[in-house]
Amino acid sequence: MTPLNIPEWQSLVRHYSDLKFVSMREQFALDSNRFERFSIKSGDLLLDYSKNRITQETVDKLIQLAEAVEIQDWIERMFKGEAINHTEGRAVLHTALRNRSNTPVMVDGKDVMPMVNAVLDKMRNFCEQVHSGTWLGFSGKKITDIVNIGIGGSDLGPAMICDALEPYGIDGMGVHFVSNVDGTDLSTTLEKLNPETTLFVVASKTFTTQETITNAHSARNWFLKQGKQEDVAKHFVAVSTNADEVAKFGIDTANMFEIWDWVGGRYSLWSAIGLPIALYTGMDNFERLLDGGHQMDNHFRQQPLKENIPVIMGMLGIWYVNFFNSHTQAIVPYDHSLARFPSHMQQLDMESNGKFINRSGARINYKTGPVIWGTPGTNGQHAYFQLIHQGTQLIPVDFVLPVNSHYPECDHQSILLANGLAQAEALMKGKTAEEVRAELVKEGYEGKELEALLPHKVFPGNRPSNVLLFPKLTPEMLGQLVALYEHKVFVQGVVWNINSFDQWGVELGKQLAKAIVPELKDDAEISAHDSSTTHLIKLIRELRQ
Ligand SMILES: O=P(O)(O)OC[C@H]1O[C@H](O)[C@H](O)[C@@H](O)[C@@H]1O
Repeated sequence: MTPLNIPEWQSLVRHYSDLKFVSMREQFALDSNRFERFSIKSGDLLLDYSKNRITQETVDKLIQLAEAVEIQDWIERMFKGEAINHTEGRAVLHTALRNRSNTPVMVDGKDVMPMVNAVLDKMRNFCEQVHSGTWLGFSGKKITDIVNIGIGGSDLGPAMICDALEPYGIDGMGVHFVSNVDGTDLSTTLEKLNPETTLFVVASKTFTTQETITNAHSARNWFLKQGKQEDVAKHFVAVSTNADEVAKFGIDTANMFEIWDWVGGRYSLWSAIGLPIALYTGMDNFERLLDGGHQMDNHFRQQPLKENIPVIMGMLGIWYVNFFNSHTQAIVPYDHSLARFPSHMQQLDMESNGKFINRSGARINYKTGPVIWGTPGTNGQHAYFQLIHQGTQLIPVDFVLPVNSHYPECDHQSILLANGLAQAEALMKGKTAEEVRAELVKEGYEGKELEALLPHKVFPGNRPSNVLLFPKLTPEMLGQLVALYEHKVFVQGVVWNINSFDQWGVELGKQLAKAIVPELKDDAEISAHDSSTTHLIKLIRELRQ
């Protein structure tokens, strides 16, 4: 099935031709209710999507397309534990991890909720022991630092959440994330730490990931310079599906927190992969995060499509990627503590929807997932916003705006918020040649000088953005936000008819790296590579000290 043949898609193609030159500025002037018409609230979270290249007809047609691809059916199939990740034969149940209503969720005839709850209890118990000092390091000292060793989904999500929830951090507890196999990452982290008071969480769904296992071995060697072999159990715990590999590494499986194959790596922060979050901020805050995720799940499952935030955001993304031919999507949080939010979203979106094969295995002849990127505002404004305002590409932007800061004592928040709002306004409105001319005349320009400068100061405007506004970045709100983007990505995957839950595209590089590692040693035989790779291997051998 290609979506291009769906009548609702074709109707959007025609609608796009009618609409592509319509200006948002005019639309705002014509319709004083545009904000009310194109905004949705879910609890404390507001999506303002009025600054998009849409009319009511566009939204109606996008929703008709969502209906035509049976989005509501797909939503139910996911929540009910059907094996919709068909290339791996797995259910997709990150929603069960935050199913705070505790209703049964069946996988292969078995309710997974008792397992989910048992691991949550184990996490709570462990956190309480660490926080109260019942769990001590080998020399009898309290644990002061958690080092999470993991990569991809076993790193980005928990690292982003710990940064974002820094105001909720428990006094005297530090958290660190080591992901890169570049020894710099581990070494620069460990040089600040004391093995007597450091607890390592080795987080790997498969427990076979080269980078994580390499870092975990080196961390253990570092630990054993002071601790003894029998002390390892007090300083290393694991999060994994793979008890055999955990035991092989030397971690007592009693200190393993289980996850399951129906939790995708990039969707796993809600599982025991979130253990560093719970250790850093306390289990109550971790559960508040789950509550927020669950609220968004209920919204996604229950709200009509037109009032459904993930559906609307997902369909707007389709509108820009497939009709306006935009290649990227910026996510710009106006909250410094969300600095890693775009990176997590990058993995979530690009690993999910970066696919060129549809669910039936056929090659796709339309565009799928865009490049996701961004950094916190206001920094981005002084770097790449030039291109968003005046470049030749259409780049939709999501502005993520918490109204109140956790650091109100420094009165910066009004400036921060004003900048976020101003960027969205400027992108929408632009500045016409007439407006620029009037400004230049006022500034005393005239004649040739004025004419030469004028075109450079024009802003075309009509550039789309969403605003996500909420009172404060609490654990619940963060849970809502992350779940919102997860569901947005899912909606788009359904429309594109792809499996958003596998990631075969990461395998080839891993395979080839395994072959190259031994070849970097002097005198080792170099297998058949292309001449570029062979020469680079030889050169590395020569240059290596
Ligand atoms: O948790 P792990 O099994 O170590 O996997 C870590 C990461 O590596 C893989 O390459 C996948 O692309 C990611 O989705 C995953 O999160």
